[in-house]
Amino acid sequence: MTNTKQVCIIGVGLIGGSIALSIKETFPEYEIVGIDTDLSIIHEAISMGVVDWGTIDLNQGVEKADIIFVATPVKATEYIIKQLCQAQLKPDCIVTDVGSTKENIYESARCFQEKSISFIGGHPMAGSEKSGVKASNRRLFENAYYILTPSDWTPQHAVDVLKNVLESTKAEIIVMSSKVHDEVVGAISHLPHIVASALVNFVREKKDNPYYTALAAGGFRDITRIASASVEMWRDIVISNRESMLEILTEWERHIADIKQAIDVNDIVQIEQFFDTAKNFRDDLPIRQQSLIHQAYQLNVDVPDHPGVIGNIASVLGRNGVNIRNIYITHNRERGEGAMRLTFVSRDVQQRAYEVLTTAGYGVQIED
Ligand SMILES: NC(=O)C1=CN([C@@H]2O[C@H](COP(=O)(O)OP(=O)(O)OC[C@H]3O[C@@H](n4cnc5c(N)ncnc54)[C@H](O)[C@@H]3O)[C@@H](O)[C@H]2O)C=CC1
Ligand SMILES: O=C(O)C(=O)Cc1ccc(O)cc1
Repeated sequence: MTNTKQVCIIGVGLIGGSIALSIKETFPEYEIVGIDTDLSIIHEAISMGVVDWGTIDLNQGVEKADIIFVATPVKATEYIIKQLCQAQLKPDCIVTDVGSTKENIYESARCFQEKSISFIGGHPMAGSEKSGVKASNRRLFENAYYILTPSDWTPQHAVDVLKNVLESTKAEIIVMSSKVHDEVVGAISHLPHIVASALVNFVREKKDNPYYTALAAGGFRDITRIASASVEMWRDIVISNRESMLEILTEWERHIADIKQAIDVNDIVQIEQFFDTAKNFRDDLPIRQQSLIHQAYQLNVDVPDHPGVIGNIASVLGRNGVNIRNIYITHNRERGEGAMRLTFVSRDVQQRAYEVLTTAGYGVQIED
């Protein structure tokens, strides 16, 4: 990796910013250029050290780039790729993207073929419900899969150059076709987003009865976290992955219809089989070590229902030099005790917090 010197990020948000930070850490000599439609985002990215400089002028930003990452919502990515086909790029420039769908982007990138510009589709399989450059993190992709879908006119050495740069993300790089990508990711990522949002909308319709909102604050909140993600991003994803999503949703309807039918006719065997099949498969899913930013060292603390308890827990930890990374109320009971989930940066801090809180008389459980 000797001749890649300038990396251009179009769309300096959560994913573009995180890739820029990973690359900068491993290759500090590289110049990182940011392009966005919003100048204040460029200024923010420069002040955070995410990019060296930036512009809102696409042509100016890409003219000296060795690698271009398009990191915008997928409909904008299609449009930008078409603009890049008309732009003046270096002859050996590699263009890649980070979009959650791949077939649509591959189609719009065909125009690179006649210009002999290498195009390699990409999709880091990690992220969050947050967006924007402020949320970017150099460790976001650690231990995650990073899927590449190279176009058939792209030479292998260009794929190797990109892989080399992406090693800075510490993700595991895998190659597949864009068609397979859209089918698989449609099922394991896009469908869950639709289901999470449908669940939230379902409960929202019942919000006139305050019990729904109150009781939805616990486990329901956890399983619907992803429904808080960017609306623009998910609108574009389901529009772009239309074919796969229609097939997947038809299959999904069959699963719902089957369990509905079993409940209707009181088919205990089928109901049991439904849960048993899911449990066995879920329990056997491989566990991938998460990146440090996703790793949570947690304690559940029983919170007696009297005033000042939450403040007291925070201050007893603070007095003992224990930093809390996150506080989350896990049960919102009407009466009696609630529970609080505390997150810490490391196993050591978690252990220290456990000692401090049990000594102070709180009921504490370690979450593994
Ligand atoms: N958020 C996530 O967890 C993941 C997202 N992705 C994909 O990454 C892409 C980016 O997502 P995020 O970083 O989350 O979004 P984001 O909203 O954090 O960042 C997108 C950035 O693109 C800029 N932008 C929008 N249109 C533009 C245009 N025409 N020209 C230049 N800049 C433009 C926005 O101003 C913003 O700064 C999407 O295609 C998404 O499907 C992939 C993996 C995970
Ligand atoms: O927040 C989460 O858990 C996500 O699912 C993030 C995510 C969003 C979109 C992707 O294409 C890949 C990962």
